Amino acid sequence: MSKERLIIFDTTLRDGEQSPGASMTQEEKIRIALMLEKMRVDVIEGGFPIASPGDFESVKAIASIVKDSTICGLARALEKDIDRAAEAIKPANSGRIHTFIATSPIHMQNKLRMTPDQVVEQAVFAVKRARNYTDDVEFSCEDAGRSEFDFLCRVIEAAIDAGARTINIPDTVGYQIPSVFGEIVGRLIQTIPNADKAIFSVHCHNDLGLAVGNSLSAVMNGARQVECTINGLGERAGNASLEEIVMAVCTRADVFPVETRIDTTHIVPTSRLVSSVTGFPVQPNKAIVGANAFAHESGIHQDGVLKHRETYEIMRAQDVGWSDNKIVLGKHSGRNAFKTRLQELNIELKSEEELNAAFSRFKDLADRKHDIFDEDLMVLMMDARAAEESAVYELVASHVCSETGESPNARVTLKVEGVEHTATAMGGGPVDAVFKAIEAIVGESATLALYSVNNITSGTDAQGEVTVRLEKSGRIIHGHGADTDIVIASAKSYVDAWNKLASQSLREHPQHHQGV
Ligand SMILES: CC(=O)SCCNC(=O)CCNC(=O)[C@H](O)C(C)(C)COP(=O)(O)OP(=O)(O)OC[C@H]1O[C@@H](n2cnc3c(N)ncnc32)[C@H](O)[C@@H]1OP(=O)(O)O
Ligand SMILES: CC(C)C(=O)C(=O)O
Ligand SMILES: [Mg+2]
Repeated sequence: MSKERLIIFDTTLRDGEQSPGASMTQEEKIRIALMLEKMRVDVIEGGFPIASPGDFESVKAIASIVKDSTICGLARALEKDIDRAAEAIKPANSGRIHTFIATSPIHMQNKLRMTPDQVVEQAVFAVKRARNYTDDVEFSCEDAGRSEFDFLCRVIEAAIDAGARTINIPDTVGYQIPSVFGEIVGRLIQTIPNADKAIFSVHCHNDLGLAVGNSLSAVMNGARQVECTINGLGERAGNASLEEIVMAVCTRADVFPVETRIDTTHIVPTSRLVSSVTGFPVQPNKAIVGANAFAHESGIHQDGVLKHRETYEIMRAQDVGWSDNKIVLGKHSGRNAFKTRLQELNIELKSEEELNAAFSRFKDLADRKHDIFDEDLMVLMMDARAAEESAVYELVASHVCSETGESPNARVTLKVEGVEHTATAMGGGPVDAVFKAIEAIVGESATLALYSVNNITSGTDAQGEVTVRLEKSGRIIHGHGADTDIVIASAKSYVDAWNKLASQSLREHPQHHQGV
């Protein structure tokens, strides 16, 4: 059975732009409008042409360039606003004038300072004026969410008689709750005698976080247009978010009697564009477009997703424009995710014991570092294998005291062939002091030909990777160590280098090797 169409009316460029700090230039509005067109949005509200010459020019430019979507301009119920909006949308293939007036007692009395009769008269005048320019006229009862039901019926019936083909019921201040709002919209459609001559639309704000819920409840009760914005941008707490409405209708096709014509694969790129143009970051846990919307860090979820994606995902990341879902390694991750990532990095684990040992080192690192990147894993595995191959010396503890005006003092404990040895030393810097303490335990020194530190990933909690080059008796060896503390990374690299020297000399002169 074919479904009715739900018209997606995007107002990112009008209500979204009303968000403090979200003003856009004409060029930016055009870029966003082109993305919305590509996404197959039905109606793009490009701006409020009377607001400024810039907004007028933006709507006009969008109307000239965008051909597949209807271009709409907003206008108060005033002649000058409507004439200006008509002028701006003139170049459009399909143009709409959206005129509005408030219908709630609080707005009529305190803001408009008009009687209900005057409001009805003004609404009728505005719709008729707009109809002189286009057949596609939308009328909104601003603050319908707090308007009296009987008065709404009266003004809407009059607006439809005057020629409005879309009737919008805005919950301007986000006051409504889904069950009540849906019931109001349904009852308006049932009660108003000429309701069948117009498409009913909703425009919900998010002051109580209910904009999407209210919109969807209205759809279940007969609304066939939803006004929404990318990333939920808009006045105060924003508008209903386009991506959430569209994906709810699409994902729960078993529940909603409607379908949209949106190409959902453009959702994430459009969200990114709006975020970069406005400078409003998208919160990581935002549905559909947040960085974590398709990311899994917990072991149990990762295990489930790796076995069967749908255990923890109700949509496919690719269907909304992500390249894929993400398995993020962190302190909540489990063995399955860890092992899978190592396999993807072509790091083979020889045994279950090796997996367990590597996993426990990974957990230690994850306790100290939020995000574990592939580079972290590679160094972790390299370090572990190098240590396994040639572990004469094992770093047990390193303590450095570094005070302004004082020479740094280090105390290092190494396990040498199973026995712990501790030494202290002063140095020119904390790393120098640690190296001297290690040499005191090893009982030898070597020429330090190179010392370099690189951060493996970015951020102040990144791991530092230290490489040292030691020259001793004509031999050159390198040691590596990584840690979130670079003094400890240095100690590890120095111990690694001494382990390599020890294993070389053991291979060359087994008879001379006497430990420490
Ligand atoms: C719920 C919404 O999102 S509504 C859209 C809100 N968006 C904006 O306001 C952004 C663009 N706005 C603007 O640039 C300016 O407010 C303008 C150009 C529209 C008007 O500017 P000004 O003429 O300086 O008026 P100002 O903004 O101070 O006050 C609004 C006037 O419009 C009247 N008004 C408000 N809504 C309507 C309406 N729908 N129909 C007719 N008059 C209205 C107010 O009663 C007030 O009239 P008054 O000056 O006679 O008291
Ligand atoms: C202009 C109208 C539709 C509006 O933005 C609102 O009421 O929130
Ligand atoms: Mg609004």
